[in-house]
Order: sequence, then structure tokens, then C-alpha cells
Amino acid sequence: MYEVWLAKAHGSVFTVWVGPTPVVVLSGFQAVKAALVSNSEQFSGRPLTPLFRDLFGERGIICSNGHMWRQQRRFCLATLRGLGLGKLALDLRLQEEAAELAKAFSQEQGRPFDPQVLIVRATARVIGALVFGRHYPSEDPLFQELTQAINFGLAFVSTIWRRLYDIFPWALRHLPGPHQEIFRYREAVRDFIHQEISRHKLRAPEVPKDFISCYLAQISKAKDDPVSTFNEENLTQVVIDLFLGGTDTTATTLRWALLYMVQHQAIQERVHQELDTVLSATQAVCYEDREHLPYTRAVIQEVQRLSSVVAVGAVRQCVTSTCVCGHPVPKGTIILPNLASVLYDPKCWETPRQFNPSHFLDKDGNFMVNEAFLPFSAGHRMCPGDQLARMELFLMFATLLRAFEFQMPEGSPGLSLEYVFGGTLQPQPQKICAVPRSQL
Ligand code: HEM
Repeated sequence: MYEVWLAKAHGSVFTVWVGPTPVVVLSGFQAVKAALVSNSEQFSGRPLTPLFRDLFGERGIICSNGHMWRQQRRFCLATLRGLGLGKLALDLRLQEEAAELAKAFSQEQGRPFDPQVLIVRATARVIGALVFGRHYPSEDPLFQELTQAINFGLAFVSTIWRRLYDIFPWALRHLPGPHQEIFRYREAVRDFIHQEISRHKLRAPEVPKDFISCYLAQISKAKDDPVSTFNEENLTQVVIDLFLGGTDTTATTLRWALLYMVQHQAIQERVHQELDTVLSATQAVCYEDREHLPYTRAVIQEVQRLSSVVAVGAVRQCVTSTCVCGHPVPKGTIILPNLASVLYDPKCWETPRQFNPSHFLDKDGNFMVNEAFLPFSAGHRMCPGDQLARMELFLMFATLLRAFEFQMPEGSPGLSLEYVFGGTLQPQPQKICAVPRSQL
């Protein structure tokens, strides 16, 4: 809310000083679009704080720049597409994950429970299957350690220790404290990924069918290219980036979706009606079904808009001097394109602070695109996992809503829709009931 007040007082482009560093904040759809869409290349840099530099170097995708970033990102996008984004094979795999999640919910037998752990494990399994090419059971201790490390890392970002590290890196590097835990977790994650890489190398050559095997094939293909950035160090970091970018974001969105359904029973009922009318009773939901489910689709997008799980979004850096909305921005300037300010922009949404699926429906009830729907950001750095996230959210949400009615536990004082900041904007830990619809 503080940034909304600043935007009202100072306009859609203003500077905030973070210690000695100026950060240019862009607020509202027009300013963010002018930078990220109309000047995409100029605003494609990623500034690195001392913590991220020490943790990840300048490898992978999230924390790299220039040639390295371009090459890793392009390869990642092409490989995710090749592995089936939008295609039947991935659709089937995600349907299986959605069915497993629904089965875990049904074991609660309608009793109050907090779905957080089950949902995070499901989204981690999706990334695990794409990257490692195998289905890790949720109880696998190594896989559990991996998800725990990711969660710890994301939660650490919002602690005072992260800030202290970025201000006094030279001291904190040598002092004991909770910040040392994140480096221990990083080593555990790297060991886990190295084991997977070794396992892949031992396998007989075959058509690459997961991210690691595609990447290893690319390392061999590019071995004589002097400017190749394909190596095992980068592979390890890209895998970490996929888990960091793709687990918690999707899981948190799905948790908000269930809470909003509990809160808005009439909307939940309309989703149930649409699913019951359009889908046949025995068939699993597939991604193509979304074309015939405009209301369900609008509800999911509204969940993404209102929950705005990445909050203000990720910082960028200007790679060449440029202008935004008439303001000169010198090369090297740090930019914060405030994504929440776009998702709540009163000029773009009828009821910006209310849950209202009509934001994505025309007067005849058809699904409608809104340009200001930017939860995945925009431009050259836009989230490369957006397509996967859309598939996961649709298949998991529709599968769960088909099977359950989500309700508040009896005697509960009410839902809390206040968020807690743990890397993403997360719901408060709380219990809900998933009552099997067949028993209603
Ligand atoms: C609801 C789910 C998701 C949301 C809301 C989301 C949102 C975002 C946002 C806002 C960014 C920052 C872009 C910028 O710099 O402006 C980002 C980057 C990124 N996301 Fe996602 N994301 C989601 C799911 C995923 C998934 C499933 C994956 C992996 C398959 C993924 C991988 C990444 C990566 C690697 C980056 C860094 C891109 C770069 O720096 O070039 N994300 N995401």
C-alpha cells in the first residue's frame, strides 16, 4: 500500500533511495508497459545483490545477464516447449499429478486440514518430472530435502538476515548465523542435482526425454563452440532456477484459489455447475477443455490477479541509457516495475480490490483477455514457465473443484485473507475442508 501512496503523490515514475542506491519504481499499467514491452531490450538486465552473487554466481537464468542469460534462457524455453508444453504428453503427466493431489485430499475425508504441504509437493513433483524424467514419490527423503531447501531459500529472502547480508557482506560471510544455513542448503541441493546428472550420464544414449538429458546433449553438441555457456555448472543452476521459479509460485496461487472458493461460495457453485455441464462424468479434465470452460478460466485468472503472488515483481536493470514516460533513465539504473500496481490498476479493472471473475468475461460470458493481466511480467525477461504454470493451475484447480466442495471448518472464526511474505505473498496457515462432492 505504501507504494500506492507514493505513486499517488509522485506519479507513475518515481525514485526511491535504498541506502545509497536509487531505484526507479514504475507504477500502473501504462508505465510498466512503456518499459517492459515497448523498451524490452533496454530493461532486460538483472541487478545482483551480494547475497545472490555469493549464492548463485552469475550463472543460470534468474541471476545471469548478457550472452550467458540469453543462451541459457533461449535453450530453456525451447527445451520446455520440446518436452511437451501445450502437448498431449505433458497434459497426461499433469493429469496424473492432479489426480494424485485429489487422492491425497480425499484421504482427509472432509476433515479440516491445511492443504499447503500437499500442494507444494505436487508442484515440486511436476518440476521434478520435467527435469529429472522420473516421478519422485513425495515421501522420498531426498526429494523432501530438496523441497525443504527451496522453501527455506524463498522464506529467507524476506528476513532481516538477507538485508544484513546485502549491507555487510564482507562481515556476514565470516560470521555464524541463520544466513549460513542457506549456503548449507545450497550445497545439499547441488549434491542432489549432481547425483541426478551422474545417473543420466550412466544411462545408454537415447532420445533425450527430460531437461537434464537434453542439456547434456547440448553440452556435447556445443563442445567446440568457443562462446558456448553450456556446462554442468550452468545446468545445475538452471535446474535450481526452475525449482525456485516454478514450485512456490504455482503452489501459492493454487492455495489462494481454494481459499477464495471457500470465501465466495456462489462463485464456487458456478464453477461446479460449469464443470458438471461441460465435462463428462468419467473423463479426466484435459487442458483443451479450458476452451469450453470460460467461467472456470476467468476464476483462475482472477485468483492470479487478486493474489498477485510475486507482489511487486522482480527488479531489473537498464542495460543502455533510455527514457520511460519522458523521464531519462541512465544505463545501470535499477528499475522496479511494480506488477501489483498493474494487477490493481483502477484504470484497467472495474473492481481492482475485489474478487470478480467478470474482469475476464464479456457481456455474453465468453472468456476475455485483458492486456493488464501481467502476473508473469512482460518483455524479454517475462517468466519462461508461464505456459507450464497455466496448464498446472487449470488442470489442478478443475480436477479439485470437480471432486470437492471447499468449505470453512465448522465453528471456525472465519478465513484470514491477509498474506504473509515468504518469498511470495502466501496465505496464512489455516485449515479448510475438502468435502467429496459424491457425498453431498
Ligand atoms: C503462477 C506461477 C508463476 C508466476 C506468477 C511466475 C512469475 C514470474 C515473474 C513475475 C518473473 C519475473 C520476470 C521479470 O524479471 O520481470 C518470473 C521469472 C522466472 N520464472 Fe516464473 N512464475 C510462475 C511459474 C514459473 C514456472 C512454473 C517456472 C518454471 C518452469 C518459472 C520459472 C521462472 C524463471 C526461470 C524465471 C527467470 C526468468 C529470467 O530471468 O529470464 N516460473 N516468474
